[in-house]
Amino acid sequence: MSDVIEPVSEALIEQAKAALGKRNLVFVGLMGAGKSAIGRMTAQALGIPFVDSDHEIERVSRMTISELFAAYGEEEFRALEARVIKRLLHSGPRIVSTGGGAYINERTRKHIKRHGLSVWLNAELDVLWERVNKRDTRPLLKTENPRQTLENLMRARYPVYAGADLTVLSRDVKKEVMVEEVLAALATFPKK
Ligand SMILES: Nc1ncnc2c1ncn2[C@@H]1O[C@H](COP(=O)(O)OP(=O)(O)O)[C@@H](O)[C@H]1O
Ligand SMILES: O=C(O)C1=C[C@@H](OP(=O)(O)O)[C@@H](O)[C@H](O)C1
Ligand SMILES: [Mg+2]
Repeated sequence: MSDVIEPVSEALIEQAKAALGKRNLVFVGLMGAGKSAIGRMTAQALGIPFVDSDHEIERVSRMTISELFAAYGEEEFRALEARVIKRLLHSGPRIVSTGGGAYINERTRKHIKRHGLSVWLNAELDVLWERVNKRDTRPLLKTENPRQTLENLMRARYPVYAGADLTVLSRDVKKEVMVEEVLAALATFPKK
């Protein structure tokens, strides 16, 4: 039995790059969907810059996401997130992984539409839960019943994420497989 992952073909990389053009590819979806991890690997495969909006927010504020929520609350965090993402989208092509709530903000969604292609990493609750319950870095899940909170967020947010340009099902397969599926979805998207 072989567990070797074939490298992504040059042809697929070139097709995906051509489809993206000067636009940004913006990863959206719920916590644990793999936006940060798959976004970074997709950028490596394409050889274009990567940025994670949460990481950038932490860099400019010199605070962690949890500290920001605790000190200023979610509303202030959203305002900062919207400003940071607007700036990040200004020079493409780039891969931008957003935090799960970013695409839900109408202004941010409009910026993403204008400057990029969005890809929703859609995932089932069990998949997300398995991944997020291992870490306590997500302030929205510091509730009495975090699994229920995640489910509530799914109900509220999935209809919005569904408006993304591309959708890829995030599941328990090797991350390289996810990257390949993202590139394949991108490659079929009409050029600008
Ligand atoms: N396809 C995958 N298979 C297994 N683990 C994954 C996969 N995609 C992401 N992960 C892991 O799940 C966790 C959450 O991923 P992350 O990229 O931080 O998600 P997000 O940024 O969407 O919240 C990380 O530990 C990551 O390595
Ligand atoms: O869903 C959300 O509202 C959030 C998701 C987090 O990012 P990830 O989706 O990368 O975990 C982070 O931005 C913050 O904790 C809020
Ligand atoms: Mg993330």
